[in-house]
Amino acid sequence: MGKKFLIVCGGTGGHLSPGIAVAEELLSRGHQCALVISNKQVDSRLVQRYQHLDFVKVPGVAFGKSPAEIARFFLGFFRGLLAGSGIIRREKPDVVLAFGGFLSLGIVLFASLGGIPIALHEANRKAGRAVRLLKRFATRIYLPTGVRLSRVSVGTVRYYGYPVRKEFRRTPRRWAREKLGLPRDGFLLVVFGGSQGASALNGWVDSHCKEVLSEGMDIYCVRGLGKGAEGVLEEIDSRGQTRRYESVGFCDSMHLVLSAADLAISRAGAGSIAEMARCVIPSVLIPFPYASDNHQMENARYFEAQGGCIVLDQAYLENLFDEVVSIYRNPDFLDRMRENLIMIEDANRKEDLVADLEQVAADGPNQSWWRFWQKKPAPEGEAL
Ligand SMILES: CC(=O)N[C@H]1[C@@H](OP(=O)(O)OP(=O)(O)OC[C@H]2O[C@@H](n3ccc(=O)[nH]c3=O)[C@H](O)[C@@H]2O)O[C@H](CO)[C@@H](O)[C@@H]1O
Repeated sequence: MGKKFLIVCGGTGGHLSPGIAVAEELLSRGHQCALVISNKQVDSRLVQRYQHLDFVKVPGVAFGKSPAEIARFFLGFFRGLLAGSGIIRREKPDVVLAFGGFLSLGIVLFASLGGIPIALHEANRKAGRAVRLLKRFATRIYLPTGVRLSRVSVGTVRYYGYPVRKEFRRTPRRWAREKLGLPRDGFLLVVFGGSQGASALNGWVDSHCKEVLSEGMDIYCVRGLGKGAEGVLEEIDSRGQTRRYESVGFCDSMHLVLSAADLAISRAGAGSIAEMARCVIPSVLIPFPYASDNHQMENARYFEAQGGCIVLDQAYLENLFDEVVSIYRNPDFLDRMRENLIMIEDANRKEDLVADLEQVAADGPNQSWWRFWQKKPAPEGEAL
């Protein structure tokens, strides 16, 4: 019989995308899902493509350091707790799966009080605040390969990687380019900065696009919502060929953009990394230097050690052009990176994660909490 899953995945594309990936897989296996997202513009924009899924918006504010931010966070937390209690009562899920972030806190606390099994997913190679806080309530914790979390029993942890949405797959480059209206031939450099865009990368493209075009590469840049002008620029390269630079805001078809690319320049969000591995796209990663606990640098260094990318610290952005040109001129190096990416991709096993979630649902409520919540006495000889 189908089960009901509540997936808490809003706040950023890096949480929402794997939530959508898991929801679609669960639906295809006959289960029901509701996805909790935030009021942020990026959430509303990303879900437009997935009207067949059931999204529920709840308020919430990310944690900050200034007194005003902390006050706003707690206000948002209590509003989120209230909204979360309503959602849990209405949806009556068999399992809550949370992808971390500020939205998870209230809902997970409330659900675990009701004995509902909790599964947490951490995408990054340094666990975020929400997962560290909530780990003690979890029946299951999904971590990236080799990442450890202190004071968590080994039996709770599974390593299934990052669930990638089903439209991301190895697609013929020319087909993807045709769909995007891009030239079918030639070397395409794709630049993007995760779900919110990256001003530093946009700035680099703005100041270097003519040099890159002149080298013989085309450019496709996904700037992020409200992060600069969209449009097309054409230039003649050093061999007399027309080269094209296209710039867009938010993109609903990142699977096509990645499939169309020869090389990507990106931040080091866990989702972007998993999607580049799935589409077999070599990259130069410039980790966001202010990410909490510098987790993007950890993500990027691990990926680089596996041979999937080159890492460049943002402090050395002036070297990026030379780096890109030297990769462009070295097709053997690109081929080696592609071979590595095919092997790396094996770590992302969405189907195994979903099968495990089904098991968590089949095991039923957390007995001690459940009885406590329902005020039922424990069977004789069993302490609560
Ligand atoms: C600044 C910051 O802290 N960012 C974090 C955030 O990243 P962020 O939200 O940027 O997430 P990722 O890079 O992990 O993934 C971005 C997701 O948004 C999608 N997308 C992006 C742009 C676009 O125009 N259209 C679109 O659909 C991508 O296909 C991808 O699925 O969550 C990730 C997962 O916890 C973390 O690893 C990142 O460090």
